[in-house]
Amino acid sequence: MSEFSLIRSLLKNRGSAPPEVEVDAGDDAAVLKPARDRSTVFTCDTMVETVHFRTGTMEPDDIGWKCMAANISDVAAMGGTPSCALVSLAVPETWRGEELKGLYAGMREICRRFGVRIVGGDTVRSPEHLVVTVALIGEVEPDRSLLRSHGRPGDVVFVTGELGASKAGLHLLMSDPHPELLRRYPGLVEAHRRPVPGVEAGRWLLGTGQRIACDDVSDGLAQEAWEIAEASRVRLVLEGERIPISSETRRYAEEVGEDPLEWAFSGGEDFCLVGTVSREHWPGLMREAEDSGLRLFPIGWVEEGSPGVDWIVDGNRKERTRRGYDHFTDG
Ligand SMILES: Nc1ncnc2c1ncn2[C@@H]1O[C@H](COP(=O)(O)OP(=O)(O)OP(=O)(O)O)[C@@H](O)[C@H]1O
Ligand SMILES: Cc1ncc(C[n+]2csc(CCOP(=O)(O)O)c2C)c(N)n1
Ligand SMILES: [Mg+2]
Ligand SMILES: [Mg+2]
Ligand SMILES: [Mg+2]
Repeated sequence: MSEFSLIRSLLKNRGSAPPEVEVDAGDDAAVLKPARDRSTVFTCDTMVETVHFRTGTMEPDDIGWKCMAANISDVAAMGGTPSCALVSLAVPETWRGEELKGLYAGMREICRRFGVRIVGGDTVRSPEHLVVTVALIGEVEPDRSLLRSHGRPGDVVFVTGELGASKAGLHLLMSDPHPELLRRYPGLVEAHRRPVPGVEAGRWLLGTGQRIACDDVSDGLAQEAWEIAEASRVRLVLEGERIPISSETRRYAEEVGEDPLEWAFSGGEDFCLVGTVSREHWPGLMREAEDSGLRLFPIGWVEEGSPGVDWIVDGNRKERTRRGYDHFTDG
């Protein structure tokens, strides 16, 4: 298939463009009409074969879903709503035709779910591995984004979902698993392949009008907590026993002799949100969240002190290293 027929086939089935798209894919660049009274959120993230996925860990449609999900998650962490995306593909000879259509099917699926329109991209040859980059635009109420720098001493630290399942799923998928094992842990495989970004949670948090610090968990809870600590110039104290970990993650970790808490702290790719909010507003916030069908788990508090993260495990408080996923020291 030629480059141009490939692009045409990838751009099919997107439905009609929403009104903010003045010029859609097909010209030299897309042209967007910004909504009145909205600021633009703008982000990009890349996934690279062998670094973010292998043939054994992800199907083509999962790769499309997850690369878009990682971007939507960053918009969610700002409290925004995603709108339009550009998709860049660097394609090796081993990845043509049907597989790329599969990748786009996964992208279309998550785009439909979150109201995202693909308005263009780029397609080039890659010497060896598949590289997928998404650039995503979203919108947010001006001056109301949920910033990493919003943490203050006395705040409660919370997360919006369970942690460690994606890492458990990766561990399972990398072990050349028997199909029976895969059937016993469907939630772990799903968490790794099809993470659901917390747009609803981010929008809800912004809508409370409170001062809320926020980050999404891509590199692991410890790393993201460090990001908030440094941006806010505070110390975060996290309580190991309060970190929400699913029973499936715990069961699998026990079966393979690993520590689920370590997965929760440093595994990454959970794509839920971690945030802080004042202790005074916490009880009301948690109650209202529950009424809205959103789960907020308190996992610690914020103190004055040198920027960093402590964790309490088995009653002992220690400094927690960043040890999340680092592209230049992991792998
Ligand atoms: N090559 C780069 N050039 C310019 N800015 C960058 C570059 N890489 C990262 N940044 C910026 O640095 C900040 C932190 O980036 P980082 O990618 O760590 O955050 P993230 O996207 O939330 O995390 P992750 O990529 O692990 O999902 C962001 O504001 C990002 O835009
Ligand atoms: C085959 C394979 N090996 C390792 C991993 C784990 N992994 C890769 S990148 C990353 C952090 C988030 O990426 P980024 O910082 O680029 O957003 C993590 C946890 C994986 N998913 N697949
Ligand atoms: Mg990034
Ligand atoms: Mg982020
Ligand atoms: Mg990262």
